[in-house]
Order: sequence, then C-alpha cells, then structure tokens
Amino acid sequence: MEHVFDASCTVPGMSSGLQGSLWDSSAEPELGDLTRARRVDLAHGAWVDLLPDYLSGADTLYEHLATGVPWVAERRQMYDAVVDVPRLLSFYNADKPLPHPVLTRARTALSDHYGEAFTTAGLCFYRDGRDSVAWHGDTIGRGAHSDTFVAILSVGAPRPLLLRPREGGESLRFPVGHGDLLVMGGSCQRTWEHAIPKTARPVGPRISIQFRPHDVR
Ligand SMILES: O=C(O)CCC(=O)C(=O)O
Ligand SMILES: [Fe+2]
Repeated sequence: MEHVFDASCTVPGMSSGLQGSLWDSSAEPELGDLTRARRVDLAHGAWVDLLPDYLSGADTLYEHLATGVPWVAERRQMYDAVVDVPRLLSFYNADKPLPHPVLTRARTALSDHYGEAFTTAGLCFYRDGRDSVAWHGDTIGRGAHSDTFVAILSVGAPRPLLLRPREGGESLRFPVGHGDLLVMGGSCQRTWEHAIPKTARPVGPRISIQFRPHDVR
C-alpha cells in the first residue's frame, strides 16, 4: 500500500497532477474481490469494511477522472459569509452515466455484494492538503434514521479518513490510498461522523468516488 506521488498541486483540466507513480500507468483498471474486505466493527452498530488495492490500474482511472470529469468549484453560505467549498465536486445521479466503465462495474459489484442497489456517485477532488471535508455524517435522506451504506473508492494521494462517535470519544484513523475501498455501514452515518482533515504536509491530489444507495446523501 505504499504509493509515491508528486506533491505538486494540480490545475484540473490542464494537468492531472499525478506524476512519478511507480505503477504502469497504462494498465486498464480492474476490480478485485469484495469478499476479501475486512470488517471493523465500531461501537453503536456501525462498521467499516476495508479493502486495500480493490482497484488495480488506478493510475489510469485517476488520469481519466482528473482530466475528463466536469469538476465544479462550489461556494456555500456559512453564517453570513459565502465561502469556497474546499474541494472540487461532480455528482452523478442514478440517470447519469458514470464517467468510466470500471465505476459502473464497481457499482454493480457493490450492489450484488451488499444486497442493496447503489445508485448515485459523488466525486470529490482534493487538489492538495488544503482541500478537506469537515466532520459530518451523510444524513441527508434516510441515513438520518436508518442503517445505510456509503462506499468510497479512492485514487491518487493517500489521505486519512477519520471517524469519531457523535456522542464523544476518540477518533479512528483509516488511511485510504490509491485503489483502496472503504465502506461505511450499519448506523455509521447517524452514530459516527467522518472527515478528511486538512494537512500542512505536502500531499498530492486525491479523487474519491462515493457510491450511495437511493435517498442517501
Ligand atoms: O472523500 C472522501 O473520502 C469522503 C467524502 C465525504 O465524506 C462526502 O463527500 O460525504
Ligand atoms: Fe461523507
């Protein structure tokens, strides 16, 4: 799971920013075996499944998404200020074809494995260590009151995904690297929060793909 990336920031649409990978960057992306995922049970009925290197040929997918997806820089109202969302976004609802066939195959494989249809895909582009997502649960829709799944496939620079119980307690740190899969399940969205913290360390760009079932956001 050691991957080497160039630490330079990317200008999306001009250069993908992924350089110096040790891997064959022309390899076609392929999926591994979901039954090899390792489950970590968390308190309060939450769990995460971890599957490092679920995707091989991750360089190819990274390049394809970095340069080919219509990335959007959003701004959001925060109290009385309008602030930049610290990452680029691209959302694929159930009707919109996913930007690479391996993502369509991943969505089908996840649906078969977990026994629930994953429908949407949210893509996030973290350009460098200043990009982040603050503590939150994916509680828009039924994640607020029911058990749900959120499956995250990660390509590019490794970043830690942090999880902490809502009622207080220590946070757990799950490094997610190039081609890794992390699935949050059970009560995770309503009893825990997750975040991708900012870092002052020089880190290269990362793209995450979050697959969610209907009415989970
Ligand atoms: O990028 C990630 O791995 C997490 C993103 C996330 O939590 C979200 O978009 O809801
Ligand atoms: Fe989230």
